[in-house]
Amino acid sequence: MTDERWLHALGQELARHRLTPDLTHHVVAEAAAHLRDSGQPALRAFGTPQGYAAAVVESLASQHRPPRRPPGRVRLRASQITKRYGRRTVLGPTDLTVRAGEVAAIVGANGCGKSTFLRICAGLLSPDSGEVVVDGVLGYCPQNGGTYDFLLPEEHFVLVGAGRGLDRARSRRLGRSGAATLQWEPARDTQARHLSGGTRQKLNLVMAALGDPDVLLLDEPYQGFDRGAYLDFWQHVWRWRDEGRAIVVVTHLLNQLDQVDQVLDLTPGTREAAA
Ligand SMILES: Nc1ncnc2c1ncn2[C@@H]1O[C@H](COP(=O)(O)OP(=O)(O)OP(=O)(O)O)[C@@H](O)[C@H]1O
Repeated sequence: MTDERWLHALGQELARHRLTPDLTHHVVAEAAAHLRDSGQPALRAFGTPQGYAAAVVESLASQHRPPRRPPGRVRLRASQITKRYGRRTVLGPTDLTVRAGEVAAIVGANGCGKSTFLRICAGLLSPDSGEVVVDGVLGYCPQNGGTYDFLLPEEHFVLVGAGRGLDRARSRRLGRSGAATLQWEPARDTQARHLSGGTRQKLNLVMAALGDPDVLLLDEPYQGFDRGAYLDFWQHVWRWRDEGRAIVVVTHLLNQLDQVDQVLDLTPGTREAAA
C-alpha cells in the first residue's frame, strides 16, 4: 500500500469513527509529516490505518476533560509576523491570539518555523514585519539550552525569581515545589551541566512557570521526560489553563490536540489557526 493510499484510508477510518473534520485533517497531516520526516513507510511506522485510527480514537476518548471556564482577556496577540533567514522565508504572515484561560498548540513539520515563531513571541528574536503584544508577565521554556552550566538549580530559581520580583527564599521554595510536581528533587550541589537532558528540561520548565506568569510559551518542553513526567506535564498545562494563564505549546504529539483551544499549523500551505 502506498503512503498516499494509507493516509487516505486513515482519513476514512477517522471519519467513520466520527472524528470532526478539523481533527481528522490534523491527525492525517501530522501522520503525513511524520512519514516525510522519518522516511519510513506508513505500514511500518503506524501499522494498519484501521489499527492506528482505533488507537487515536481510544487515546482521545480516554483523555481527562476538565471543566472549562470562559476565556478571559487577550494576553498574547501576534499579528502578521514574517521572518526570513537570508533569502529564505521561514515564516509567512502569521497571526495568533491567545486569551487568558486558553491553550494554543503550534504544530507542523520539522523546520517549518515553530521555534522561530515562539522566540519572536517571547521577544527573543525580531520579526522582519508584524507585531507581538503581550499583556502581563511572560515565561518561556526553550526546546533546549536556557540553563547555565555552572549554576545550581536553586541559583537558577533565584535568578528567574529576581526578574519576577521574588525574594531568594520564595524563589527557592517555589522552584523546589515546582520541581517536586515533576517528580524531581534538585540536588543542592549539582550544577546544571551535570544534569541529564530530561532533568535540564524540567529545570527550564520550572523556571518558565516560576511565580505564575500570565503567558507561558513552551517549546516542546517535555523532551527527554519519562512517561510519568510527560503525563504530569499535560496535567500542569490543563491546571495552568484553568487558573487563567494563556499558554502556547509547540508540540509534535497528536493525542492532546483535541483538548487545546486552537491549533496553529505552520506547515507551508496549511497556515491557519483552527479553533
Ligand atoms: N539563526 C538561523 N539562521 C539561519 N537559519 C535558521 C536560523 N534559525 C533557524 N533557521 C532555519 O529556519 C527554519 C525554521 O527553524 P525552526 O527551528 O523555527 O523550525 P521548527 O519548526 O521549530 O523545527 P523543529 O520541529 O525541528 O524543532 C529551519 O530551516 C532552520 O534551519
